[in-house]
Amino acid sequence: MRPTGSVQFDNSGRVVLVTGGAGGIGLAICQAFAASGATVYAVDVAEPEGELPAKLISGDVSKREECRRVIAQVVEEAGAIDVLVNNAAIQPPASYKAIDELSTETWDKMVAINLSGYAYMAMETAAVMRKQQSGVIVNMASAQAHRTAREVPAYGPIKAANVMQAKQWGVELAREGVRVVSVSPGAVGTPLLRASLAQQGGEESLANRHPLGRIGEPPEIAAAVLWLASEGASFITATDIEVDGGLGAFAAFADPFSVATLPGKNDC
Ligand SMILES: NC(=O)C1=CN([C@@H]2O[C@H](COP(=O)(O)OP(=O)(O)OC[C@H]3O[C@@H](n4cnc5c(N)ncnc54)[C@H](O)[C@@H]3O)[C@@H](O)[C@H]2O)C=CC1
Ligand SMILES: O=C(O)c1cccc(O)c1O
Repeated sequence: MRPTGSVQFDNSGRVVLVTGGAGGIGLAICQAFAASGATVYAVDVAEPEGELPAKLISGDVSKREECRRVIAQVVEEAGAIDVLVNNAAIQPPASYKAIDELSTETWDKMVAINLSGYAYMAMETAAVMRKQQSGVIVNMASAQAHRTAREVPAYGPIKAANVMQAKQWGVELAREGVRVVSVSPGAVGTPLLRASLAQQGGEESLANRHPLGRIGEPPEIAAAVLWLASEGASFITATDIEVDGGLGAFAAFADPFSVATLPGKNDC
């Protein structure tokens, strides 16, 4: 059976907005919130990859005016925004380069979507949440925010900035009833990951680098987001939660280019 990270939450009456909600981890987050009773909106540049139990608003988070339009539409229709999940990000094959080979275009595009996109959505949403005196913002970061990987000169540093955004905004909004956290997944089976499997040494090698011996499933990341957005996490703000199958605890001592150093896999 595929792991689901399944837990019961009650999100009835809550309004949730997920960027990049049409596919991958974002789609799983939409599905989990909807299954627990929330009214869910997804913002995406693409059409849904699977059944989307959310209202899709077409929009590009790298454009401030589009973020403003999206937030205005959700508030107009649903009357509130209880949870924002900043999740839309790209990791194009052209970003797997040595730092001196990375193009200006790739760098600028990743900053625009992966960094400015999170900021614009938070800028627009924080105003709504401040008025409500309640809300939760979750930034989808990455295990690569915390430690290096091979040839990710833009993705990793920008992911680290997503973690710091959550810390900074979480402290600033703490007395406004608004919590802000980041989540740092290990490798998760999504279109984004599949597009970079060749650059990452293939799925088996990637799975073996996680102490649990496999990559994660999108619902397992969604489960962490639902918990962080719940009252069960009411004392958690301005921090990061790693949901990574043990990758972060293990990688520092491993040879990142070999599976031979894994526990139980070493002949010595
Ligand atoms: N898949 C993985 O192994 C990991 C993913 N993450 C992070 O999780 C998040 C989701 O990643 P995946 O689901 O794997 O990616 P994905 O590529 O499967 O899905 C991303 C979604 O964002 C949308 N999107 C892209 N640019 C957009 C824009 N400008 N405006 C609005 N929507 C846009 C895409 O159309 C797509 O539906 C990202 O922040 C990624 O960095 C973090 C750690 C591991
Ligand atoms: O894409 C990622 O963020 C990622 C995170 C941890 C491990 C990986 O292999 C990844 O591709």
